[in-house]
Amino acid sequence: MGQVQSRLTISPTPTKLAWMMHLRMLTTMHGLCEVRQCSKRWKNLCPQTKNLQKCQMSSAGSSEMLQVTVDDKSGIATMTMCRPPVNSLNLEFLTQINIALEKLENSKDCSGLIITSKIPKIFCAGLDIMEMYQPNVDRLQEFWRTLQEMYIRLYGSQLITAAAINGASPAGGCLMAMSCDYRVMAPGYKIGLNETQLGIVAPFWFQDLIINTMGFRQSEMALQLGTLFTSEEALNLGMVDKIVPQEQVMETAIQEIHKWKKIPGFARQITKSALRKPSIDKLHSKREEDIANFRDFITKDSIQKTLGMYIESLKKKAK
Ligand SMILES: CCCCCCCCCC/C=C/CC(=O)SCCNC(=O)CCNC(=O)[C@H](O)C(C)(C)COP(=O)(O)OP(=O)(O)OC[C@H]1O[C@@H](n2cnc3c(N)ncnc32)[C@H](O)[C@@H]1OP(=O)(O)O
Repeated sequence: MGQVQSRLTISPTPTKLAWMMHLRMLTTMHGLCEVRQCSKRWKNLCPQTKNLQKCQMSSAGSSEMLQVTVDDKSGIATMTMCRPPVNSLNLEFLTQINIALEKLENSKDCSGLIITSKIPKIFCAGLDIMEMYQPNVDRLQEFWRTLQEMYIRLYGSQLITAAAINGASPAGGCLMAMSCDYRVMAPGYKIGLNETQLGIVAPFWFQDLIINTMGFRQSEMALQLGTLFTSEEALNLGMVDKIVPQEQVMETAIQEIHKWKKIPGFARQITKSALRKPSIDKLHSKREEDIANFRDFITKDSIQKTLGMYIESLKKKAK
């Protein structure tokens, strides 16, 4: 009973076909041939290993941005982000995450997923701001589509998902964490949707996600003020579920997934899907409109100016 009995697999629907075509286009556009090779290698490797299955997916020129391991005994996968300096999400990194999510979702050996970071003190700095500054418009649109895809896959996953938040988690990092079923965080870090502080706007699906997580009133304040909460504040608001010392974050996430695994998988999955489907369907139905809104907003002169100033402030701070 502890095992997941059934899992929705990705069938060869038009959506899947579109996704495959999208991946193919990306590999051509951005020289991601290694991603494809590695995803093949992943398929070949996993059945051959005995206990700990290890997969390393890398894109051209940057090795081990994403490490995925699946513990054979427990069926718990760990996805470890390692894109220095701050795990910011660019197009290639998001593509790798999506490929890994698809593989894990389709793997009968995997029932749970933990997302964490290898970079000290950083979980994920959110979107790579350089993707939005002086962008190539085609790439900008692909970037946003790929982020939408990540949210749809992670929030809609049939797996038991946990974020082991072992560092700062602003904006897109917070989106990623909130898309999981459970969040355990180390003390002393910041998390939240701080978009307004950068002069940008969290789109409707970011807003829906935070509202679903911690309720309307607290979300409307948090979103307008762009508040980054301390771990302790986030716990009080329900944005995260537990705080434990840094060195216990992973173990706590594993224990929590074991707890969830005791619930009959089919019942849990149907319940999760019923709760999350309306938000996911909403994005599906407005996907192209959302991409166009994002493109038009980001390419405004005033927004470009604001982003430029923000990048400068980050660089000055880093010196
Ligand atoms: C109707 C209208 C509808 C409109 C719809 C429009 C929708 C638009 C929405 C767009 C949504 C965006 C969501 C996002 O995720 S935006 C990104 C937000 N992220 C942040 O603000 C985080 C910024 N970073 C930090 O706060 C800190 O870096 C940190 C993560 C807390 C880490 O601090 P630390 O002191 O350790 O590190 P440094 O600050 O010194 O940074 C080290 C280097 O990393 C670079 N850096 C940092 N963050 C990013 C990033 N997000 N992208 C790219 N690069 C980043 C930083 O510049 C340093 O680089 P350097 O060493 O080269 O100077």
